[in-house]
Amino acid sequence: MADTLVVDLEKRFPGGPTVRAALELRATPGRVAVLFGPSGAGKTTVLRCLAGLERAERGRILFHGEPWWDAAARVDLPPQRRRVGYLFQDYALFPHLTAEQNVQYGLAHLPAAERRERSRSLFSLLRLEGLEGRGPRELSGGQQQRVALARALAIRPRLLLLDEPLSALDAPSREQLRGELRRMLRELGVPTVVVTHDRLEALALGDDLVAMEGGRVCQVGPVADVFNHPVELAVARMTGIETVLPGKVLRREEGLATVAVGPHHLTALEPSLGGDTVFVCIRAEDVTLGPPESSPTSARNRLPCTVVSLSLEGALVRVALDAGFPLVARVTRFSCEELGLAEGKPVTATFKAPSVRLVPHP
Ligand SMILES: Nc1ncnc2c1ncn2[C@@H]1O[C@H](COP(=O)(O)OP(=O)(O)OP(=O)(O)O)[C@@H](O)[C@H]1O
Repeated sequence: MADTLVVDLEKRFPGGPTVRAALELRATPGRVAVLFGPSGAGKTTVLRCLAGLERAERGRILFHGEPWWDAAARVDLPPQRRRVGYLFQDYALFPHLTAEQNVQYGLAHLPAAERRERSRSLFSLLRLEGLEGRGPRELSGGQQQRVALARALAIRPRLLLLDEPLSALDAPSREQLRGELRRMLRELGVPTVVVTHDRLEALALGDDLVAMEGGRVCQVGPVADVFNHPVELAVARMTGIETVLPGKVLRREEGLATVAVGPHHLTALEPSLGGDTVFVCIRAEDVTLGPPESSPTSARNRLPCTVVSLSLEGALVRVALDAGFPLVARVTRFSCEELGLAEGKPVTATFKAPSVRLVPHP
């Protein structure tokens, strides 16, 4: 309770969708939770409710045991009493104010000397020295992002809320700043909730992940757990699992399940699922390719395939395969050349039982 952020809310948009979110997150210094999901999932609505910028109809929000909002008890702390730092998607810097004035904007209640001291230490922490007198238009995208972050931090927030913090940047800056933002968030020691629809950003920034779709929370857990063990089809898709196929569980024994997929029987770790109709999810990086085998083999999850297409992805190559069902592998350029992969060539695809994830077929 002491270190948690408890959210249980239902927000109805008149003539629109209803956003429902019930979750409990650890909100310890430097810990980052990511609200992740496609457009329209309800991520920003939850973030705005946390900030007190939006009100839901039913539910409550507790931060470190303190009620920030409780519809039944008629508790509704205004944003300034919640003391949250909010970073808007487009940074929303005041164009007529300098970087320093932007950072000091929420500090009017403090003596001038203290205002100056706070902004000075934030300019140094976020490596913005020398840019104090510049207007937002005289700053690069990355510098604007850091000024906006400094402004959100100037009030010494108890909770930091970042809405798509890197989306206003071009792709190369986004890539560079992803790691930098993660480092800054760790150093700042403020619990943070980040909204993103970007998979790499979720992986790079988050400790915990809240997977959302269509106004509901699908799964909550440590980032790696949610990416590796999606509990439903929507999460498998949004976490980018390349191969998702319908299958039928034929047998369960000794912790393993045998699943019929197309013409093959695959072996998966037995999940605690009730039904036999499942989706089989296989990540491309878990599929290993080797030369075709001359004689048929009975080894587990070793399938004769034909290469359908190859596409370059930086240092890696995405290989679309026909295994009697569509299967995707991702290999290094080196192994692609070594195996002489080309369209129409036969190969053997191998993957281990723990790489075959089963999620219930609704
Ligand atoms: N003021 C509003 N009036 C009516 N519907 C709204 C309003 N604000 C949001 N919605 C709807 O609520 C749903 C959730 O919106 P929200 O902005 O929270 O999604 P999101 O996951 O943040 O999406 P995005 O990544 O596109 O910003 C969407 O279907 C949206 O159209």
